[in-house]
Amino acid sequence: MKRLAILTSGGDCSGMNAAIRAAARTAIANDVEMIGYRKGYAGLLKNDFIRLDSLAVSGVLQRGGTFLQSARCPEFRTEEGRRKALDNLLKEQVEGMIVIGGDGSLTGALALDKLGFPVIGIPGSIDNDIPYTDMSLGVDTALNNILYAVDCIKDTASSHDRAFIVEVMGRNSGYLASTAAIATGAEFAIIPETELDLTEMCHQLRRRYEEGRTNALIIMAEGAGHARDIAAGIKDAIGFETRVTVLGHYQRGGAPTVFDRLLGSRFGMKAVELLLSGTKGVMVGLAANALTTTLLEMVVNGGQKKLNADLLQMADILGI
Ligand SMILES: Nc1ncnc2c1ncn2[C@@H]1O[C@H](COP(=O)(O)OP(=O)(O)OP(=O)(O)O)[C@@H](O)[C@H]1O
Ligand SMILES: O=P(O)(O)OC[C@H]1O[C@](O)(CO)[C@@H](O)[C@@H]1O
Ligand SMILES: [Mg+2]
Repeated sequence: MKRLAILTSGGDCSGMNAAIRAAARTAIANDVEMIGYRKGYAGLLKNDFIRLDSLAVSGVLQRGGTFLQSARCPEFRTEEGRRKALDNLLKEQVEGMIVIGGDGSLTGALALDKLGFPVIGIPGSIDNDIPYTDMSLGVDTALNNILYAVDCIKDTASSHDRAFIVEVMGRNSGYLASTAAIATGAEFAIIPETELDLTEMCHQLRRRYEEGRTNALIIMAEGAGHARDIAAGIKDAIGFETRVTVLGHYQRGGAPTVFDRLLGSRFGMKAVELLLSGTKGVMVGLAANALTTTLLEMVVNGGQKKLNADLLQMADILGI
């Protein structure tokens, strides 16, 4: 192989730069040129790319987001759009492509694979909703962001005898909310995977209030509804004065943690090694700290990633 390409697609996340850098440098070490398409599939459709020599990827490891930029590209969802993408790849004599992104981006990668073009997927999404990998890029950094914010909020909660409902991202997944609840010592996690018994939650919070506890924390996944609606529903029942904080896009950015730098570097290197060895149509993943490969077909059609039942039980027990 002489020329490979890489792009980042969907919501940006920390660790994408580490993966691009590792992929570029692994290619260079094998005398292969790497190009990077700007703004995901949108750049591929416009043939907008840069050459990723060693200098082009220096100084990016410690930066959040993606220096290649990212986008959501409706045109790539069409057959015509994907044909155009394939034409551009062939015209530029690209022989293999690495797609870093979430479940949607990997669905796009599978569609490209089905057109006969060699593709490797790298899971990158703070939502951690991609099956066949314990962790996706950006999850660990996002969790650390959430922890910092919630620890700050806890100070105000305890200074003012308040309950706080903190809404976190995750789309349809409660991973960020349930994991952050354990790590911040929150009383409750409200997640889409489990039905909320509002009366029971209010009862328990009231009991805490009457026992003399001075504050309470509830972490709520965006996929489970709106924190403001829950706050309105509990305000007269629990005793505590209640406030809402929606963390929003603050969660997605920032310097990647050690975990995300390492994971991005491992994923990026492995993706190039796979392409050079003739493997295609797979996603790299992490299981029990070892790198894995899974057919994109299985990833895309694998259904919703399940939350670890032990973690959910732990969140329940420790929150009492
Ligand atoms: N079914 C599909 N077929 C082809 N391309 C798709 C498909 N679904 C998504 N894509 C492409 O992937 C892009 C990103 O998808 P999406 O917006 O779902 O984000 P994602 O990759 O899941 O990342 P995140 O959820 O972390 O933001 C879409 O804008 C589109 O270009
Ligand atoms: O950045 P946008 O397009 O507003 O998308 C926000 C969504 O993207 C994510 O940050 C990543 O999928 C979700 O958690 C969130 O719902
Ligand atoms: Mg997604």
